[in-house]
Amino acid sequence: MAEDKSIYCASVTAPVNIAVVKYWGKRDPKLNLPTNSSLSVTLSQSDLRTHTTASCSSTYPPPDTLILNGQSEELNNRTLTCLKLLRSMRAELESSDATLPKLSQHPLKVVTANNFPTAAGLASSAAGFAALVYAIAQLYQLPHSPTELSRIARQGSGSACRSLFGGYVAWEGGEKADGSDSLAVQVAPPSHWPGMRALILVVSAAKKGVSSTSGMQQTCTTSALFQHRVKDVVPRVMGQMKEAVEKKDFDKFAEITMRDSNNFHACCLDTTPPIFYMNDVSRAAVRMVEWINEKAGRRVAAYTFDAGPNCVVYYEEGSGREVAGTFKGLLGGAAGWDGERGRAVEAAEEMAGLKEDKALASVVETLTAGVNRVILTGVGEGPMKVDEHLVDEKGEAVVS
Ligand SMILES: Nc1ncnc2c1ncn2[C@@H]1O[C@H](COP(=O)(O)OP(=O)(O)OP(=O)(O)O)[C@@H](O)[C@H]1O
Ligand SMILES: C[C@@](O)(CCOP(=O)(O)OP(=O)(O)O)CC(=O)O
Repeated sequence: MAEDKSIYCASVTAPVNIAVVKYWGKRDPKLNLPTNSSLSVTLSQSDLRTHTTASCSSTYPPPDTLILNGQSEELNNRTLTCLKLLRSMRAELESSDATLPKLSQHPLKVVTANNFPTAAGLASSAAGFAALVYAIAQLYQLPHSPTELSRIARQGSGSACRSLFGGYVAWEGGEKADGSDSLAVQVAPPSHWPGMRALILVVSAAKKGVSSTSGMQQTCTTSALFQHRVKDVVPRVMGQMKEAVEKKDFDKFAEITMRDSNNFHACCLDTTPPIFYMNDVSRAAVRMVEWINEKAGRRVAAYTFDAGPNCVVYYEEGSGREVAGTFKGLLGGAAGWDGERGRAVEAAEEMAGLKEDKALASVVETLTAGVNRVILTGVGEGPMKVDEHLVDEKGEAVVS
């Protein structure tokens, strides 16, 4: 039989997710099993997305390759693990159906691009690994569900397992030593609570100092406060957060989100040596959100911070004027308001009364000087298959 020289390709886009109950800590670093469950909101791919093409062909020279944002990347152990697991799933299909092309034997070429800064605390690893796993699963025509694929994405980057779903997503930490029960599940689709919005205040788009992977290990081994988080705090709030999502109870959602972010950053501070992800600008954003909630007389906004200084503010569409409007009134000069979502936000002049609030003068000054870009987005769908390939018919990477 003639050798199959076809170029096989599948392309997908995958979303970022931002946790409201944070994953921090590994009970098994090798299998990337977490010390606690977590819960996140998947953000819309209209605004933030990874686009990935997985391709394979007998004509590609080995080994497997990855091109990220136009640059050739060395395949790290996490990526190699994902490729190995997916390839063995394909090999199993091929062994049960002899008519299938032997794609598992071809070198893989993965070409990917993020439309936002990489490794800057904007969850690029989450979108990146979800896209990689989903794209290869499409290429290999694997029949596995997103939950089954989440087991693989988790081994690329823990938070990536949650990006295999849209809407409101839990990563159930599981208890088994082999990790078979450490999986992502959808708590609710985006359509359940479609009015959820997120305003990201980009404080720094630079690469961060302490990576999540090493930071969480330091916390695990040195912080006593962290033991309390894992044993008492997270198990309690996971149930409460699921209930808040089910009931679309923004007040409860906001309370838990802010408390959990603070508890996570307190654990970082309790680490030896201490880890500081939030900075003065982040703290000014916290003060601003507190101010907005106080003025509104209820919680209309919730801040949360990952392993970096950027602030994500969740709010409901109906509170857009009070929340996004107030920030636009203050930060109108920052980049990012010119998109469709940003133009629709009306700067809330009356809230600008805060400019006369002397106690807040330094908060306003720090924020306006420190936030150079905003991203407006909302809850969105999980990974999707797309027709636009980043590899051409000759198997060459297309640089966009
Ligand atoms: N599109 C992608 N495809 C494959 N891997 C990616 C992709 N984007 C990012 N990554 C991987 O993720 C790494 C960045 O992860 P890191 O955790 O340092 O930052 P982050 O995910 O942007 O921030 P955080 O996890 O704190 O939100 C990159 O160095 C790369 O290895
Ligand atoms: C603060 C977080 O964003 C931490 C994310 O950690 P990663 O998923 O990046 O860690 P690794 O599993 O080591 O790749 C909280 C969260 O997303 O839940």
